[in-house]
Amino acid sequence: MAQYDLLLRHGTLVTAAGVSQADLAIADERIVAIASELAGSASEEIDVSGLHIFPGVIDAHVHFNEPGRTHWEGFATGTRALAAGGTTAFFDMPLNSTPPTLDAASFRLKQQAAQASAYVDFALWGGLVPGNLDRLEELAECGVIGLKAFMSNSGIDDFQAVDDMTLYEGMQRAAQLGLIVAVHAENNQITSALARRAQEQGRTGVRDYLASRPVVAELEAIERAILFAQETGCSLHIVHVSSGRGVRLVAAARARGVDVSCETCPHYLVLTEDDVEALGAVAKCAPPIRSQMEQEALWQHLLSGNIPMVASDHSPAPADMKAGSDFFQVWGGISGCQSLLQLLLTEGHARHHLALPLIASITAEYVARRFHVSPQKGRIAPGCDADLVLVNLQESFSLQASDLLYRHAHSPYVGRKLSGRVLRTLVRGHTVFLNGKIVATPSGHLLKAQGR
Ligand SMILES: NC(=O)N[C@H]1NC(=O)NC1=O
Ligand SMILES: [Zn+2]
Ligand SMILES: [Zn+2]
Repeated sequence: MAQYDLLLRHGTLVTAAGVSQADLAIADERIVAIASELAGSASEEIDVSGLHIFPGVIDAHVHFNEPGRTHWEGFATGTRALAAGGTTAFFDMPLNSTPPTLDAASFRLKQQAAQASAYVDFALWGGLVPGNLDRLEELAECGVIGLKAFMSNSGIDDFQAVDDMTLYEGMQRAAQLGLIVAVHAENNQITSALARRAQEQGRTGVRDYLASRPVVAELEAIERAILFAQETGCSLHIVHVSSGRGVRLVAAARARGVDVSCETCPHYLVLTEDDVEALGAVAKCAPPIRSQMEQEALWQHLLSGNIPMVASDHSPAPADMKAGSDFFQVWGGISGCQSLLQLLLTEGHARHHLALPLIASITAEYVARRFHVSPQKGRIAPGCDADLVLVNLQESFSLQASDLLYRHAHSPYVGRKLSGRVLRTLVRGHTVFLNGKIVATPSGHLLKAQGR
């Protein structure tokens, strides 16, 4: 008779392929059996009738800022929030930590920090900046998930934007090394000049900031990055696309054979310019939140599959950096990593008829595949890591600042009614979050990109 560690009985399993009722058994950190009535016994057996079991979310885009800016976030606080939101793995961006992840030595420092404190599994992005072309090979050897470049000012002095030559040559090298390049795509000349002009004229309000980063700046940068990727044969990922036309450029390039993908973020799907005006600094980001029309275009692209994944771009800062009357001076970055799945369930599933299997793909399965994480990640199937999130879709609640487990408990979603309560989050079979509390010790594993 089979002996399991954990048996989840009568759950509703959500995979990219569909929704089904089944028992699910876990042993040695893996899913080992899925069937309608599993025989056997387990150390722990739970009846999860009425609950949905999703693959644990893989958030491909967060800034946890450790080492060096742990007072902004840190792996312990950041990953507690992830677990509470149903996220079981994340990819940490190379900037906002000090040092930024630009070579093997800084990779090791960050790896050690994450291994000591992360409650969920992680991968690390390396940076592509002017001057580190000769470090890309060692970053590849370390196992970075990809290389991240900024095409506009990053807001962080020790992480410079790429010039065209660095991006072009970086992509050539990345192609040789089998690494994907991700870009923050905004035209630096347009955004910098418009920002400078507005500030010189003392126009420093919310609308002035939004107007300083027009959609055309995003479109131009996306096109340029796609052209370089096409010429170099490099795999390309456009992070946080904020406009429908930006997604269309990516979809068109993919259709003609360019290896390019994109993500959007919950804030572009849920907030509009009017919300930024009402909420203020807590909703400041770059590219900025757009119009209602743009938001609807993003939903249509998400529903049609043109946007294959969603990531949080959690970019936190202490409260005093999110205050002040000059909107250009306020930190640009939204804290939202805890709410990713619940926003997709609320605004996506309930309001836009986003199918649950598509949510499983957008948040987990596609992400693991696109970034060549282990085939054991991102899926609910025998042999896969037991990275799971149990959700009660019937339950809704109003998000309170006191619910937030990351370091600085601000969010543009406080007060918003969210449906789908995360009851339990398992990382490789270990329950990390249960009924509102973190119940484990940090034991996150490093994930590496596995050959392209
Ligand atoms: N440095 C940093 O985190 N920047 C991020 N914040 C934001 O709003 N957009 C970004 O790229
Ligand atoms: Zn960015
Ligand atoms: Zn970011």
